[in-house]
Amino acid sequence: MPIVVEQLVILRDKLRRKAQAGRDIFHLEPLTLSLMNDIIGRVVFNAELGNQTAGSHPLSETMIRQLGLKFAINDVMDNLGQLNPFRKFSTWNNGRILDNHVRDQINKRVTAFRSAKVQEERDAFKSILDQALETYYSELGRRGSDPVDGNFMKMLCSQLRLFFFAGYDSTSAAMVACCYLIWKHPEVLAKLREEHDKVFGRNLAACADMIAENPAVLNSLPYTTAVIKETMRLFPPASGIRVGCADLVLKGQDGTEYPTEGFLVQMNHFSIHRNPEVWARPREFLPERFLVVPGHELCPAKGAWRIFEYGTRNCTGQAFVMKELRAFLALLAREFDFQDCYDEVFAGEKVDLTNVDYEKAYLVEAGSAHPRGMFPCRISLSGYVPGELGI
Ligand code: HEM
Repeated sequence: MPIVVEQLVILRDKLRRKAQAGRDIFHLEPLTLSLMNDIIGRVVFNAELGNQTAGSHPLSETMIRQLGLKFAINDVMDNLGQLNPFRKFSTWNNGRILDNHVRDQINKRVTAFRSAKVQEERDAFKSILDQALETYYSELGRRGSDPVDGNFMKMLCSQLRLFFFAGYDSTSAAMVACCYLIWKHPEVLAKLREEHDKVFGRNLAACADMIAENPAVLNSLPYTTAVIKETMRLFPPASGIRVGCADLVLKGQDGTEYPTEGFLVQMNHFSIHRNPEVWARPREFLPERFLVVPGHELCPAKGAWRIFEYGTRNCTGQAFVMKELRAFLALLAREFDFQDCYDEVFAGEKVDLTNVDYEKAYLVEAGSAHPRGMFPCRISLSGYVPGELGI
């Protein structure tokens, strides 16, 4: 968590400068993407990518470009584009460049792993890559001076690519959705701030250190957790998919059987999370539904909230994500006010919103599902704690 807090403080300071500078519209999403790239760069590679401070890192840039290319090439609305050999080549070529960046990171950590200096680092913090190397080099008969085997390198490279992508994009989308929904619901914002006062005290400046020194404090935020869950219920950044097979026959509530052999089965979180058969008042933003006791009309049906999916392939990062999002809200919710500017930015736009529950920040596919338009907004200092932070 200290790494997360360190990066969140950089974001908070940037937002503070924006809030103090005036009321210009800006897009929040590029800032949360940079934040999450920097956090996940440390968590996955133990690398300081510096997107927030020094500008876009080539690894982050190539990853983001790869997502764009992949989604363009898979765009079902663009059949002709899919036949374009140049696109296929660009995707392959960019994928190759991405692999090279990942390999560079691996090689750096292999070198560090072998040096005496890293022994101290190892005790302090182990990235996912560091742990993989430690396991690899601890295998019987392998010496620290051995080069990394080609097959292992290939496998490690693709696993780390997955971790890097999974670790930044969806969390960034969830952060943006939180800012959109919470500030649209003043009653929710008020309760959230009240909980933060209770847990962290009224000294905003102390909050970051409190979390970095004692991350367990984030477990004392039930209302904040409910707000995050409710946000992701309505704005799910991901979903799940499985290959069907002969012995997997799904059964509907009315008893109808659905064989899956020869099909891919998608757990579509957007539809499941808004299904009136399993959620009371499904279109309303009601964090309380995650706090009521079983039997209450708002209590979610078992298995209805599937944001990280269930079973052996569920999300590896879920506990981490929930901590990151709690820390994000704890650091920002009391200091700032966000105001979404969709109506100004998309003024005069003729779009049929009936298929997206009339939601102007509807989700679009861009790696994970993101609120559209990169969240155009204004920010101001809330003045919630008078006398704090020069307010
Ligand atoms: C809001 C943020 C996130 C959401 C909504 C999310 C959601 C999901 C979902 C739905 C899956 C598919 C699970 C399945 O098919 O059963 C998944 C898989 C995965 N997630 Fe996340 N995730 C998030 C953040 C993260 C983070 C931060 C990490 C890593 C640090 C991560 C690592 C992974 C990995 C490695 C898998 C593949 C697991 C496997 O195939 O065994 N995720 N995630």
